[in-house]
Amino acid sequence: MPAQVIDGKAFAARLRERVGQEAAKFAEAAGRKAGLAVVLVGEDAASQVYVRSKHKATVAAHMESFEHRLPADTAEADLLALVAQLNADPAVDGILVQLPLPDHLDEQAVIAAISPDKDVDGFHVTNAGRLAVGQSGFVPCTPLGCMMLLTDRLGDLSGLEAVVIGRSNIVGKPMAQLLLDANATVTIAHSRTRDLPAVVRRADIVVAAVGRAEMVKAEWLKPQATVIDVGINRLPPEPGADKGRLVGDVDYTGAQGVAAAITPVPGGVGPMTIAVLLRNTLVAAYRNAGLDLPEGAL
Ligand SMILES: Nc1nc(=O)c2c([nH]1)NC[C@@H]1CN(c3ccc(C(=O)N[C@@H](CCC(=O)O)C(=O)O)cc3)C=[N+]21
Repeated sequence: MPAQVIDGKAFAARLRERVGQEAAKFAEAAGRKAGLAVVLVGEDAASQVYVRSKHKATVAAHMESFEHRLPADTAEADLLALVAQLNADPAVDGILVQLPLPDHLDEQAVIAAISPDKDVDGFHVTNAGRLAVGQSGFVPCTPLGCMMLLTDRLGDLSGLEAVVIGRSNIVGKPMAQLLLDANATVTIAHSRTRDLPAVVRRADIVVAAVGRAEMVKAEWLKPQATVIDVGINRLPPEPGADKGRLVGDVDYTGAQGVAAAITPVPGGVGPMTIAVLLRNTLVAAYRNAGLDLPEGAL
């Protein structure tokens, strides 16, 4: 039996639908829409595509979208001044500064300037710290989306062996913390891990977030593992084509013969990231307005 396909795109569409319904109720109760500000510095083509899809999804979910596009040579002081203005703006519940930033800008300094209560990306040290010690705060969208897919598929994760490949602050580390909070036994593997295939072979759950096209091979997987592929890599174009295919960090075709279930790329984790961003923004809006989000609504 080939692995089941974990349809992140469909799951994300249902989540966006629920968020949209709750956002409409929020607008009624608060007398204003929930607002998300997205800041894009420079002209990076991929970033432009993401920012456009965030904008469309935000508006479709009955929220206000504030887009700020700044030139690639923006001075750090000017970017920090914009962040301060958004922090102070009562119409703005969530702030997202699209990463990566141009090299002359200090990403850590910019993230540190965002109010933790508006940090819907969950990148601020305050939110990272809250996650680390088990306090409520904003959790990064991609790992939270992965957790939603995992618990939907597997239910209770207690005692399962989980291997996270990749140790970034944005995906690997928070993913490991969420799995730990769910009582999985968690290993974080990375570029210096010895015998990665043997480590991966223990895993009931594999989360691949390394950013290397099709690096995780079918032979590494334990039969009936659940595989979450966070990678989005573009292969070089075939002769005659202008764009290469998008692939994940896992050899998808091979893994389908071994795994119980796997997320595709595209259509897996990527759409979840945007849906969770809207969810986090709505949670921020309820908090910032001093209202209670109905229990179990999202
Ligand atoms: N501050 C910040 N927060 C982010 O969350 C953030 C960021 N910066 N910088 C860039 C990355 C990337 N990212 C994606 C979101 C959605 C898809 C997505 O929906 N992908 C679709 C389509 C892929 C395609 O066709 O290009 C899919 O996987 O099916 C992918 C990638 C958010 N990021």
